[in-house]
Amino acid sequence: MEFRQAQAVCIPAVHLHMTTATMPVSQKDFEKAQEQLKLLKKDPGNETKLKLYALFKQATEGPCNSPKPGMLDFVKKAKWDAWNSLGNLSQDNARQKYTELVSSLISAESAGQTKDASPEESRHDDYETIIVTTKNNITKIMFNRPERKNAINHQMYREIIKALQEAGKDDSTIAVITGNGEYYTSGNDLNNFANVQPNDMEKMAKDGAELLKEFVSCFIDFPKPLIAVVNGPAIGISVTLLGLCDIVYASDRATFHTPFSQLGQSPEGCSSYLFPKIMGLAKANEMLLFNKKLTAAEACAWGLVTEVFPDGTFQKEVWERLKAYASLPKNSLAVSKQLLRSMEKEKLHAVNSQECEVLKERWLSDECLNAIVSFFQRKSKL
Ligand SMILES: CCCCCC/C=C/C(=O)SCCNC(=O)CCNC(=O)[C@H](O)C(C)(C)COP(=O)(O)OP(=O)(O)OC[C@H]1O[C@@H](n2cnc3c(N)ncnc32)[C@H](O)[C@@H]1OP(=O)(O)O
Repeated sequence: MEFRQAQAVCIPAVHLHMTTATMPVSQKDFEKAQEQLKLLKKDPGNETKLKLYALFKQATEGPCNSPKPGMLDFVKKAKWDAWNSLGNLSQDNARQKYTELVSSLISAESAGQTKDASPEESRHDDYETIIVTTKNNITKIMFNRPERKNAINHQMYREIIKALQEAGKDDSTIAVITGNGEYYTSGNDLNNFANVQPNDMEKMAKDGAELLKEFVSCFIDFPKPLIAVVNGPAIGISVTLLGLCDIVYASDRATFHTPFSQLGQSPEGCSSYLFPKIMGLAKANEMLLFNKKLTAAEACAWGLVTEVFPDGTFQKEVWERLKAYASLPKNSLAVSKQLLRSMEKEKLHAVNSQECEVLKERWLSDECLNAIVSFFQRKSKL
C-alpha cells in the first residue's frame, strides 16, 4: 500500500453520533488527526499504514464484515487482515487509537526520531542468544553462541521466532540470517535432550515438536526476501531451512551436513519435500538418508546454494550486494516473493506438520537416545 493510499483511506469523513461518556476522543479530534496525517513528510511504513487503515475502518464502519479477498490479492488481503484483526474493538476505542497513533507519528517526526531518519545500525533489545540489527533496510538476525558453535537451544528457537515475526512487519526490505564466529550453526543443541527424566520424555518430545513446528512455520510464512549468509559450517536444521530461504550465499569455508540417520532422527525444515525438488531425489537421498556432507561448491552445484565467495572477501562482497538489493522497491519484492512461494505454502505447512510428527516419535526411540548419549560421551563427533 502506497503512503498516498493510506492517507486517502483516511479522507472520507463519516460523521458518527456519540455520547461524551463513551467518547474519550471527539469526532473533531478524529477528523483533525486525519488532516494531520496528510502533513506527515515521511512514509511511516507499511505496518503503520495498515494499522491506520484498520483503525480508520473500524472507527467509521465498525468490525470488518466484508468477504475475505483472494489469496493472490495481496494488498486487499493485507488490508482486510489488518481490519479483521481488530475484532470487536469498539468504534470509540478505534477512534482513540487512531488519533493517538497519528499524534505519535507527528511527534516522532518533529523530534526527528522516525526509524528511517538514521542511517546508523540499530540494535534490537531483548535478545540473548541472537543479535538482531537493522541498517540500510536490512534486518540481520545473527546466531550468537559462538563458543557452542552457535548450537540452537530452546531459547534461541524462541528468540528467532520473535525476531522473524518482528522483521516480517518492520520497515526493512529484506532479512538476513547468519552466524557469529567460525560456524554458521551446528544445528539443534543436543542439550535440548539432556537431563530429561524418563517420565518426562513424552512431554519433552511433544513440546519439542510443537516448538519446531512453530519455528519452521515462521520461515514458511516469512513475507519478504529472506537471505542466508552462510559464514561457516552448517549442520542439521540450519541446512534444511536453506530450502525455505530465497537466496543462499556461502563462504567457501562453509560445509553442509544433515546427519539425521546418524543421530537416529529424521529430516525437518520441509527438506523431505524441498530437497528432492531442489537437487533431485538421488542427491537428496545422499544428504538426508546417508549423511553426505557437502562442500560449498557441491552445495552450489546441487542448487542448495546460490553463490559461493572466497572466505577472505565473503563479508565485503556479500554485504555490498545485499545493500544494493535492499534499495529495490520493497513492496514489489514482497509481492514477488509471495507469488513465487504462495502456491506451495499450504503444502509446506502440511509437510512441516508431518515431519514434526515423525520426529516426535524418533526422539523417543532407542536409536536417537543412544546417539545423544554417545555425543555426550564424546564417542561420536560428526
Ligand atoms: C526443539 C527441538 C528441535 C529439533 C530440531 C531437529 C534438529 C536437528 C538437527 O539440527 S541435527 C544436528 C545436531 N547437531 C549435531 O549433532 C552437532 C553436534 N556437534 C558436533 O558434532 C561438534 O560439536 C562439531 C562438529 C559441531 C564441532 O566440533 P569441534 O570443532 O571439535 O568443537 P566442539 O565439539 O569442542 O564444540 C565446542 C563446544 O560446543 C558444543 N557443541 C557444539 N555443537 C553442539 C550441539 N549441536 N549441541 C550441543 N553442544 C554442541 C560442544 O559440545 C563443545 O562443548 P564443550 O566445550 O565440550 O562443553
